[in-house]
Amino acid sequence: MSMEYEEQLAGSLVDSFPKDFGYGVENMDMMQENMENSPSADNKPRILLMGLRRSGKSSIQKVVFHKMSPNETLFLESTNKIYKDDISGSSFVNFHIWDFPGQVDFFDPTFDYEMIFRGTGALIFVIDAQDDYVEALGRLHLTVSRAFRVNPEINFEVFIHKVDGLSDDHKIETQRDIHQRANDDLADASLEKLHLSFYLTSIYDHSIFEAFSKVVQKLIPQLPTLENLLNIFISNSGIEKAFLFDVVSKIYIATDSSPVDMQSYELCCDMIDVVIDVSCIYGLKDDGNGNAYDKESLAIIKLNNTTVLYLKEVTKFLALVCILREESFERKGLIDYNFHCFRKAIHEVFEVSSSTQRTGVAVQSSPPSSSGNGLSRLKSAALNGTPRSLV
Ligand SMILES: Nc1nc2c(ncn2[C@@H]2O[C@H](COP(=O)(O)OP(=O)(O)OP(=O)(O)O)[C@@H](O)[C@H]2O)c(=O)[nH]1
Repeated sequence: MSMEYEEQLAGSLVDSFPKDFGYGVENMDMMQENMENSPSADNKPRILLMGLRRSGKSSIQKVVFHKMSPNETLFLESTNKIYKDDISGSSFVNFHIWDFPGQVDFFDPTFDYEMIFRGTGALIFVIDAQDDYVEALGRLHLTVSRAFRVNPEINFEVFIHKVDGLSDDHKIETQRDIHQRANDDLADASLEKLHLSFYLTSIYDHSIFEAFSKVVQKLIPQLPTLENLLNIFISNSGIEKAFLFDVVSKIYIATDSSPVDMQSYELCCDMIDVVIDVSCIYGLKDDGNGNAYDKESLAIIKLNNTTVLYLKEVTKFLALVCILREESFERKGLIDYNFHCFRKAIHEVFEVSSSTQRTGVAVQSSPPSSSGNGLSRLKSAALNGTPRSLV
């Protein structure tokens, strides 16, 4: 990864990060005041990263959203403040991500946790799978049960983290054990309605990006519409798999409804890295101005197994990455025409969202029509798309 790319992509992040505020018993009033007056008091949902000390929360945030290499996280200092990370300036993922310090007594009576949970979309609880996790499970139960009582709409996500150190058998066994114990604790507290989702994650491979993708997708109201658009697009273009990527984070916002295999996802992530790196080295102006990713961004990579990877810009933050066979790529004209319709439809979906948000009109969503040619079907999908605000 070139330095230019990191600067380019991280430029606007750096300006907004860290918008942290002190935390600790002496800082609580100041923190609450900051939270109420801060932009997070707007409608953007929060994703909270919680868990015991050294479980890997800051590393996850830095690797996924700040392009930090996994090895560099070894030198991260323990977090002793809440880091509120607003990544919306440079990413489609328009959320605030709050990284909580592991050691704080979150349930200190002077601390208004209700206010925090009320505006929360997802709570990610990180458990270090290489450590004894009994204490973490107790903390998980306490955290999710309190949060659920305040806001039952929160998505509760458990990252069984650092699994790179475990054998495959050990991974499965750890996941089964944590799943069982966490749900037993909930059943004992009559909280069966509280649903926990579990993911095996590590910052040393793509599992953390894949898990974060799933967390973020649950918070995107337009997801069914995006999936429909992708299904129609690939079935009319002879494409095997398509991902709609947030370029900065490499989180996939949506994919068609065929199953995702990790290798395809990794291949597409690697393609994004290659494209942006090459673009930074050879695509910027002599004075270093310009963008590594813009309207012109497009790449075709032919692999030696008759597979073609095809990347095209969709919006300022999104790229479509497709996997297809060489013989299907012979009909590139058709693919490009369908892509043009797809792109237009995506823009319309989000235009409807933002105008709906401005006027406050609530429009019922409906699934796209299944008849008609590619263009009209895509258009109808877009116009019928879930016109709610993205975030
Ligand atoms: N093996 C392995 N180590 C990891 C992984 N993720 C994080 N770590 C390491 O775990 C240690 C702690 O990571 P942090 O991100 O600082 O943990 P934290 O939860 O933010 O800790 P506090 O700030 O004290 O709450 C660091 O040395 C990381 O390099 C992972 O996926 N695998």
